[in-house]
Amino acid sequence: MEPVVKVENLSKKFGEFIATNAISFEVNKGEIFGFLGANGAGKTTAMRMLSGLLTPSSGQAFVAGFDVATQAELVKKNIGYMSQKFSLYEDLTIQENIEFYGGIYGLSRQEIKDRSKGIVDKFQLASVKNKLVKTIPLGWKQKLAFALALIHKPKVVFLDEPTGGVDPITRRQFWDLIYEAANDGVTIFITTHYMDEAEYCDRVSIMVDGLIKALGTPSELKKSFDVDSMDAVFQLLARGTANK
Ligand SMILES: Nc1ncnc2c1ncn2[C@@H]1O[C@H](COP(=O)(O)OP(=O)(O)OP(=O)(O)O)[C@@H](O)[C@H]1O
Repeated sequence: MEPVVKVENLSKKFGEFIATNAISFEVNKGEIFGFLGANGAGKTTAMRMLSGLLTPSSGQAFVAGFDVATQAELVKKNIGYMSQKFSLYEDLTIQENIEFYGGIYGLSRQEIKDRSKGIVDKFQLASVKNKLVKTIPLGWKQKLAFALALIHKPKVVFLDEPTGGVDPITRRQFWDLIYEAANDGVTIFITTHYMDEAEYCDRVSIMVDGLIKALGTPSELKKSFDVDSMDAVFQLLARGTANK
C-alpha cells in the first residue's frame, strides 16, 4: 500500500539557515505519527511544507498522493489541519462554524446538513449549537475544531499542538477522538509537547536542529535509549541531558 505521507530528503532553507535538513520518513494509512522536537527544531516548517503552505527548498514530499511542491492546492483540499490557534470563528455559533467550514471545503448543501447533524449528535451539541463559540469551554472548542478539520473526510489530518491549555482528562478525551478517526482509516500527524501524548502514538519522530534524530514506536525508542519513558528519550535527544 502507498504511504499517505512520503517524505524524501525534504529541506527548507531561510537564507543560509537550514530549518529542515533533508528529512525522510513515511506514514501509513490510519497511523498516528507523533512529530516531536524542542522549540525551533523545525517541526512547524516541515508541517507547513507537508500542508502545501510553504515551498520546499529541495527534496520531495507526497501527501495523500499529491506532490506538495507542484500540487499544493490539491494537497490543501485533501488534508485536514488544526493548529493550536485553531481558526474557529468566535463570533459565530457552533452551527454557523460547521456550515462555514463545510462551505470552504466545497461540500454540497446536503453534505453540510448530514455532516453537521453527525457532528452535533456525536458531540451532544444539540442544546448548545446556537451558542456563540466564544462562550464554550476550550476543551469543547478543541473537539469542535478537530471535527471541522475532518468535515471533508480528508485522508490525513495535521494537528499542531491541538491539546494545549487543557487538563489531562480533557486531553485524554481528545485522544479518544484521535483513536476513533485513526480506526476509521484517517492518518494522524501530530505535534505535541506533552510526553504522555507521545506514548499514545503508533510511531514518533524526534527532530533536533532540523534533523530527525530518532524514529520508531515508543517502545522501540525507549528500548534503544535504555530508558523507561518517552520523556526520558526526549530529554536525552532534544535537550542533550539524561533525566531517568
Ligand atoms: N520565515 C522564516 N524566516 C527565517 N527563519 C525562520 C522562518 N520560519 C522559521 N524560521 C526558523 O527556523 C527554525 C525552525 O522553526 P520552526 O517554527 O519550524 O520550529 P518548531 O520546531 O516548529 O518550533 P516550535 O515548537 O517553537 O513551534 C527556527 O530557528 C526559526 O527561527
